[in-house]
Amino acid sequence: MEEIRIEENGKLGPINAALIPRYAGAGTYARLPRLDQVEKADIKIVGVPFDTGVSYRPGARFGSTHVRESSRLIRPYNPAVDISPFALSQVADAGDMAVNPFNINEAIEAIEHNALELTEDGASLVTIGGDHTIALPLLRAASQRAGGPVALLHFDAHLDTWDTYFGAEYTHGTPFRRAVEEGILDTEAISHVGTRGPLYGKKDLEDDKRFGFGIVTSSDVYYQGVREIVDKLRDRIGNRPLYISVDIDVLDPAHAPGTGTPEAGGITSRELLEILRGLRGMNIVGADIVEVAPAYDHAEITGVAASHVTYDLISLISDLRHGKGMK
Ligand SMILES: N=C(N)NCCCC(=O)O
Ligand SMILES: [Zn+2]
Ligand SMILES: [Zn+2]
Repeated sequence: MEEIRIEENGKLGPINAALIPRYAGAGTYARLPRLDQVEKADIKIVGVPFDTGVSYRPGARFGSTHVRESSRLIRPYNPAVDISPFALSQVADAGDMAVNPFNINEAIEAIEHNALELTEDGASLVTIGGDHTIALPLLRAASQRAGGPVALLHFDAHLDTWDTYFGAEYTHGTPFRRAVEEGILDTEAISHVGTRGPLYGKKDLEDDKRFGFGIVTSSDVYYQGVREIVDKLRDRIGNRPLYISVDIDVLDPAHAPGTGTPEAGGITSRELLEILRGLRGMNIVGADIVEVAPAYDHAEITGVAASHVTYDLISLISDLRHGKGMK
């Protein structure tokens, strides 16, 4: 099958859905070109099929493929922010990292190494799939590239600042505690958004606060609304290099059933997308979308949500790199 692509502004875009049905052919994210099909990519999408760090339902290793499959309907113009992200910047799918499913330490090292390699040419990295363990090596790479600690916006039902599980330090419930310990986060500007649900004890919150985290709970989003929250986050973070980590379980299980540790009372996909759009112009240096576990998904509900979150993140980064970067 000959690929017929949309080309705009000298950028190779998605396969043209008016000429080749969008359900045909092998899936890349948004039917964008593979990395080897472009000369240079400004933004690279990469999958991390890894879920050895999970504490409950497994399956996020299949998340990368599922997000790609659920992204076939994405169109090239994003009216919510008036941006054609694939025409402003060259965006390409870098495929999946090959990571060891039997050795977490080795996997973490490989992810860091791969992320550094993919960003060596100055490209921005957006990661799809995997469990939340992978945020640690991705943050290590991001802070190395930024030349120091980075700010963090962490969208999640969970704090993920717990200490250990079964004595294990590197799990999907612990990446941000490790990141604080390693000094790769700018603790003046780190915040969870969307947290809720039962904890092990009050100490979880005390520890989290001691590490420097601000918290915008799921209830805060409900009572305060998107605008007020966006303003607060922008104030707190300013122009610092900012990494955004989105655990899809930040969404209510009604909006994202396909995930490993679901919690009732979450935000809607509209709220999440609106908060992200409010971050326009901020100095985003990398992002991940994790914890998509397709075995528990129905009708691609979770996959579609994750693929649209990815699209809005790409829109922000593309705008930042080549657009007006305006709020
Ligand atoms: N979904 C993420 N990242 N973390 C959940 C950890 C839940 C727990 O077992 O306590
Ligand atoms: Zn979570
Ligand atoms: Zn998480």
